[in-house]
Amino acid sequence: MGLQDKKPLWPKRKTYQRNKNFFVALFNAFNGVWIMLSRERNFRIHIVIALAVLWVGIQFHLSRSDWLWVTIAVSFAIIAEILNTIIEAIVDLTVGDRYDDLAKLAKDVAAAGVVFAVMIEFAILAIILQPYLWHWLGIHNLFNY
Ligand SMILES: Nc1ncnc2c1ncn2[C@@H]1O[C@H](COP(=O)(O)OP(=O)(O)OP(=O)(O)O)[C@@H](O)[C@H]1O
Repeated sequence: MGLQDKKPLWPKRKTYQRNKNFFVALFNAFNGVWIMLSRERNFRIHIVIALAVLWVGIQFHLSRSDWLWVTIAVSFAIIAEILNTIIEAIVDLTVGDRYDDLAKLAKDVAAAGVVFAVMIEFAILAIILQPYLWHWLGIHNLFNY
């Protein structure tokens, strides 16, 4: 389903003007977050993963440097999903409903970027969380450090 197939964002809005000040720009940025949350199912999945990792991190009492890695891992996937949505929107804006090989290439490669980011996210999470997991389970092994 292309982005244009989803319900219109602002059916009545026909014009726009430059952001008058910083707070209007910030409001529009938060509106972008709301658009991602309300329209993009995959983005919601990333947020659920982020909240789950936050909960696990609190339970495991992660060190400061491990929090840093976990934050980078989770943000990486979220930013990839945001870029994917931007690319989908630009492609749909450019080609509309018409089939185009380059449109397919752009969307598929953008999706591949998300898959790659999620693989890195899970690899970092596994590397960082596994010693805490062994400790929590009371298992002592060679992979603790
Ligand atoms: N204009 C197009 N021309 C050719 N192929 C397209 C075009 N638009 C989409 N596709 C193909 O159809 C697939 C689905 O497109 P769609 O825009 O629905 O993305 P999606 O995977 O549903 O994204 P999301 O679920 O994040 O909205 C794309 O991955 C791409 O392979």
